[in-house]
Formats: sequence, structure tokens, C-alpha cells
Amino acid sequence: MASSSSGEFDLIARYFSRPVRRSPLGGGDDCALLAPAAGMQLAVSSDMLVEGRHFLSTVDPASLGHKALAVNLSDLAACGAKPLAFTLALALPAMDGDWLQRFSQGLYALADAHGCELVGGDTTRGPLNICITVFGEVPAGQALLRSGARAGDELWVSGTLGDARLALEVFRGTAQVPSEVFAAARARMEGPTPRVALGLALRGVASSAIDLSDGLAGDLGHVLKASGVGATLDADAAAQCVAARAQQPALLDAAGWRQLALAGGDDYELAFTAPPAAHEAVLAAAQASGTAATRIGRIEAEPGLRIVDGRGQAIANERFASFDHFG
Ligand SMILES: Nc1ncnc2c1ncn2[C@@H]1O[C@H](COP(=O)(O)OP(=O)(O)O)[C@@H](O)[C@H]1O
Ligand SMILES: Cc1ncc(C[n+]2csc(CCOP(=O)(O)OP(=O)(O)O)c2C)c(N)n1
Ligand SMILES: [Mg+2]
Repeated sequence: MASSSSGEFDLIARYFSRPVRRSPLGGGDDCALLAPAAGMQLAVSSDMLVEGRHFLSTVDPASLGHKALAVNLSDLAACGAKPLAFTLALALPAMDGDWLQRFSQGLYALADAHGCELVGGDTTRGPLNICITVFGEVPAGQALLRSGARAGDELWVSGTLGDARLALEVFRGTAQVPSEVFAAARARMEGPTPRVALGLALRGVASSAIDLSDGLAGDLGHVLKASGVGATLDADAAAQCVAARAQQPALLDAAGWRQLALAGGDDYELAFTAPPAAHEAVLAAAQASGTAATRIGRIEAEPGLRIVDGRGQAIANERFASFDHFG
């Protein structure tokens, strides 16, 4: 009907209709048109954020706009793909101009930072739900895959781990931390930084990569399975990557820090493998992209994930369960 239609299309025109420059056709027609450069493959990935499951109803809409795109760009980063464009499918409980203004601000700020254009989407009324599909490009045959890890490779992780989970536990009332620790952890939970530059720099260097959303131990399992290999993971090396630990070392015991790092979730860092001969090239890629890279283990021929402490002793009595929507 005309009245509800004009509301819907007015909303799209007002908040989600900037002109596109890099794509032949953006929103407004039945399809958008993309034109990846010659010799490039399209990398495509979707991730959805659902209120109450992926974010709290109290989150700043600008942060939500940022995070909805960030978790998707993180998948492009894991493939070594350069962001091109994205679509936005949105279910909204009501037309709230202030909310939309702030959401689109956060969304476009990250999109602009990566030269990634909004080229279309869908808008309906319903429980708050945001689904983005990103499109990137990567030279044919050069995408970083989960299946490329080989025995003898070093295992690396970017950035920091576990801080988003720490903030979530504070929100849930199950952890208490000093206010400056909470502020930093909350920034990681609500505003993850997709490691796009690192992913690009790792093309031709890393043998495999994955982005970390459900938790390091579980996500690493996908790489091991896809590659037909196993690994030894130094849980204490990974636990050194929790930023809150540097701020407040006595907040948790060693097992607590390991739990955050290996089973926290919501990290949006890259775990990747590379042959030892590429060790210096990995460090150079990390430096060139302004991202920390920490070596946390080694790939082995024997299948399975062996989790050890800093002295190489097996950790048998700790469970590192990853996030599972139906687990
Ligand atoms: N509903 C679906 N239909 C088809 N493929 C799906 C669906 N849900 C997930 N997948 C695929 O399953 C794989 C694992 O999904 P997921 O764990 O969400 O990956 P990621 O952590 O990279 O977002 C991905 O390759 C994804 O494309
Ligand atoms: C309110 C709330 N509850 C729980 C979490 C933690 N959390 C929700 S989904 C998720 C895993 C990642 O989400 P998923 O949909 O599995 O992303 P994908 O693996 O597909 O990238 C985590 C750690 C959160 N961020 N906010
Ligand atoms: Mg997904």
C-alpha cells in the first residue's frame, strides 16, 4: 500500500542510498552490478547479527552498525580479499530516525575506511536483525583458505584475544573488573577491528587462515579438519594475547586467562599458518599492516588438537568449548 511503501522507501532513501563509485550499479534496481577487475575472483560471505544473541539491546546503534560490517569484513580478511561492496538486509521493529541515523553513521564510517560500498539490501519490519553480505576480490587462485595448513607450519594469531568475552561477562554480571579494564574490553566487544590489511599482506605468505568468531580452539579445529592435519597449541602463549591481562594481571589465574583466549569468542582476529621459512615474512606482514602477530603453536601430521601449557605439558582438565548456536 502506498502509505507504508513510502515509509519504507523513504527510510532507504534517507539512510541507505549514497551514490556508488566503484560498482557499475548500486541500490534502486532489482540487482546491483559488480565488476571485479580482470583476473580477480569474487569472495562472498554473509553474517547476521540478532538482538539478544549477538548484541545487547542497550548497545549504541553506531557501534552496532560498525560491528555488523566488521564481522563480515573479518571473513574477507581471512581470505586475503580486498573489500569491494556489501548488501544490508535489515529487520526493524519500528521506524526510529535517531537510531537509523546513528546506525548508518557507524556503518558508513567503517565502509568508507575500507572503500567498501553499500550496493543494496532489503528492509522489513520485524525483530531487530541485521544481515550483511560482503563482496571482495582476490587474484584468482590466491585466496587464503582453511584447507592449506601443512605439517611443520607455524601457527599464528593476530591482535588480542578474549577481551570481548570479558566485557560480555561483566555485562552479564558474572565478572567484575576495574572501569578502565571494562572500557577497553567493551571497545573490543562492540567495535572489533577487521584485520583486512593483515589478510592482504598474508597473501602468498600464509598457507591457511580463518577468522575467529566462536573461539580460538573451536575455530582452529575447522582449519585442522579442512587441512587434514593436527596441531599443538600453546595455551599460555595464546593467553598472553588477552589485553586485559597486561592491565590487571591478577584479575584471573592462568586457567582463567586460557579460558578467555581459547574459548572466549567474538575476537574477529585471524588465526593463520605459514611455513617456518616464512617466519620473517609473517613478521613483516604484521608490521606493514600495523597488527600484532603472535606464534602460538605448530601444525603436525597427527590429526587432533593438542593443547599444552607454557612448559609443553598437556592440559587435560580444562575444556575449551566454542560458541555454538545449537550446542
Ligand atoms: N544457511 C546456510 N546456507 C548455506 N551455507 C551456510 C549456511 N550457514 C552457513 N553456511 C556456510 O557454512 C560455513 C560455516 O559457517 P560459519 O561458521 O557461519 O562461518 P564463519 O565463521 O566464517 O561465518 C560457511 O562456509 C558458510 O558459508
Ligand atoms: C548478547 C550477546 N550474547 C552473546 C554474545 C557472544 N556471541 C554471540 S554470537 C558469538 C559467536 C559468533 O557469532 P556467529 O553467528 O557464530 O558468527 P560466525 O561464526 O558465523 O561468524 C558469540 C561469541 C554476544 N556478543 N552478545
Ligand atoms: Mg557465519
